[in-house]
Amino acid sequence: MLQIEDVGVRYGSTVVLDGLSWTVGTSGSVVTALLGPSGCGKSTLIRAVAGLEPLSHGQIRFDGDDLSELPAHRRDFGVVFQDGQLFPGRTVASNIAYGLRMRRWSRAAIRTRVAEMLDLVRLPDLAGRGVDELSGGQAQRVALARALAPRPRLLLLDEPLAALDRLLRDQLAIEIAEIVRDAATPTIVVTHDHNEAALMADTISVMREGELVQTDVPEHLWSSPVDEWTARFLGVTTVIGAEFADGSAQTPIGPVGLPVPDGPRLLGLRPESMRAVRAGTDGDVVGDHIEGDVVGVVTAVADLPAGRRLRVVTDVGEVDAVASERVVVGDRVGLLMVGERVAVIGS
Ligand SMILES: Nc1ncnc2c1ncn2[C@@H]1O[C@H](COP(=O)(O)OP(=O)(O)OP(=O)(O)O)[C@@H](O)[C@H]1O
Repeated sequence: MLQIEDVGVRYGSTVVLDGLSWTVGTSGSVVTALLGPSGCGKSTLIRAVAGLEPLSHGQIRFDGDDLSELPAHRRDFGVVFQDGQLFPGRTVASNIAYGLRMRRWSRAAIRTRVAEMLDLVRLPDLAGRGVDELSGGQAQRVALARALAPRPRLLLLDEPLAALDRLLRDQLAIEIAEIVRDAATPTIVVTHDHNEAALMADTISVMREGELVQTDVPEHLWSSPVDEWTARFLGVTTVIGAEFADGSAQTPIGPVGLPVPDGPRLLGLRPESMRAVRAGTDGDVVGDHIEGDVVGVVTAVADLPAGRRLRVVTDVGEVDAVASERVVVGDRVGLLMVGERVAVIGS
């Protein structure tokens, strides 16, 4: 278990982290994502954990050991950066063997471990390939194999997929998570992409301007972001107030039912929180119309792989929504709120 207590890191006079505390690896969590926007200090924190940035104050412990005096190479942590940083001009096997040679493993043990690692990262036939001849995805898998080979007690992945194209990123995100779970290696992955965090991690910590604002399982993070900034960072596009009584509320954009205590709540809407249904010419919504629904005019339509997304102007402002029917710009639609896709902020 990694315990970070009251840690500070600065670059010259620029304070990036100040009094940050974080515990990673409790309650059986194997992969933890550190999620935050560019420049919030994620890499700085990971580099401090790895021993690559000095602390101005505070303490980092792993399984009770104080790491303060331990240089990076003696922490037994594996690190993979965005661009893998493989040693050029060498083979895949030579790269994977690097940490093992440093630790003076025997030749036979190195050979066995390299083969195991190549199987683990699903590149069994590439031992002799020069690393300069690898695709981006292959190179990142070799970097992962190199980091895992010496059996690190913690693996730190800093934006390991950022240099890859979208399709490969999603595939490799799932694969890497499987690989580190197979290896049972506690892992922290840094990312600014909440989908990537959800594909890989069982726990997500959200960082904003050098502070951790929420640590949660993905499902709860999406449904109950701690504040409006976090909600918007996690994909909420509209925030509305609602007064709940007996599990339901009448909001400016229609009624909603949610299992929340009575009283005022802030609700966060993502496009999938609102379902648009075509309205008749007289304004009535065709189909499963619910009294009190809001009607609006479609101002933009995008057919995304996950479904049709709309922007709708209503009397109470612009709202994003999804639709299964064919609609075009200028159509009138009714909006139905999908309770289970609505976030309750700060609950
Ligand atoms: N070596 C450095 N010297 C001075 N300032 C730095 C240095 N490295 C980072 N910073 C600054 O520290 C802040 C945090 O940077 P950091 O790289 O940790 O953020 P990040 O969340 O990892 O961002 P990104 O996702 O863009 O990599 C930024 O304002 C950055 O400009």
